[in-house]
Amino acid sequence: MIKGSLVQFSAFQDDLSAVAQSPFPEWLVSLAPQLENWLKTQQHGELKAWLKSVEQLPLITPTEISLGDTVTVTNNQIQPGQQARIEGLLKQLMPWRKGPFDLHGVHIDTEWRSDFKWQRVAPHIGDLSGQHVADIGCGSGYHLWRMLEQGAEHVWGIDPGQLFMAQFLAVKHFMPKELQQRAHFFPLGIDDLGPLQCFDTVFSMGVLYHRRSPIDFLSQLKQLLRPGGQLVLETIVIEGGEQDVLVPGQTYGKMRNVWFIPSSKALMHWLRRVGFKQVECVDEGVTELAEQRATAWMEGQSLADFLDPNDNSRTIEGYPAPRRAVIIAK
Ligand SMILES: Nc1ncnc2c1ncn2[C@@H]1O[C@H](C[S@+](CC[C@H]([NH3+])C(=O)[O-])CC(=O)[O-])[C@@H](O)[C@H]1O
Repeated sequence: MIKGSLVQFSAFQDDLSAVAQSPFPEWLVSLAPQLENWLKTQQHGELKAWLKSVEQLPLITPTEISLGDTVTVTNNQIQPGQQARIEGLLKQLMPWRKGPFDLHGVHIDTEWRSDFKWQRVAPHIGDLSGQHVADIGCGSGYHLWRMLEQGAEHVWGIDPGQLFMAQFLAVKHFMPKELQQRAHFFPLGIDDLGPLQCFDTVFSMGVLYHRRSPIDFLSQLKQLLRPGGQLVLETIVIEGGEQDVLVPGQTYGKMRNVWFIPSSKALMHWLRRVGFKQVECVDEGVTELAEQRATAWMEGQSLADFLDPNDNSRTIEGYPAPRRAVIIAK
């Protein structure tokens, strides 16, 4: 049990209160013991150090906020010394994969230009005003802030990645209270969520190919939605028809945990099979090198290293290079 971190995790208290006041307070029955168990047993060896960095971030009242392509918090009186301190602490949370963020002039140039994905998704999701929105596999929570920009009332990020949680908390730390109260992150996986049937919109982007049992995963996502709710699914696809799916060998683009890569037509077929209606593929295209690349904030390998150096239309293993589809379903 990590004592110091409990201060940080008083943050869960606010999130649990938000659940209590939401239209779905019954979620507390499973959620509260899960988080308690997580606090006792499941902490990553480096979590304490990550949370310490978050705790040491200076408290600065923002004078300007943008939840646009670069999620930005500014105070026009910021001192260079404070900036250097913020940068040093945020660098302790590397690698930063999902963003970009600009926190008091510290520009976090993340591996992924997650704003590119949002630009493909946002025109198709309708108005999120007043909605409770879940993001399953939310990473650092970059898209949670964009969902708030689209008017969501509360956003609920679910991701077992503990470094991602620390990054989310670092960004949240700088946000005004009014936004802090509406943005939540629970360090859980999809299997920890029962058939809550409560969210107006459920996003799951970049997760399906990591699931061993994709049809069960789609069913789980469906059971998170209230009747008539909307699913926004984004994943890697191959070209092909309703019965085409790639199950790669040990790795796909050097990723070890990739299981099923269907065509968008196959995926739409699966969605209809588990009971979704009005299934529509609203975007599909190859992932460009400009969207996923190494930066000063993620110095490891990235997309260029995962592709065949002589033929960028193939992964290093000879599979079709990643193309991604966005599918909306009711
Ligand atoms: N069982 C699980 N339950 C929930 N999340 C999980 C699980 N297993 C892994 N994840 C999480 O799913 C996210 C996938 S990344 C997409 C991020 C963002 N959505 C994006 O679209 O940029 C894409 C990638 O890594 O290939 C990671 O944050 C995992 O921790």
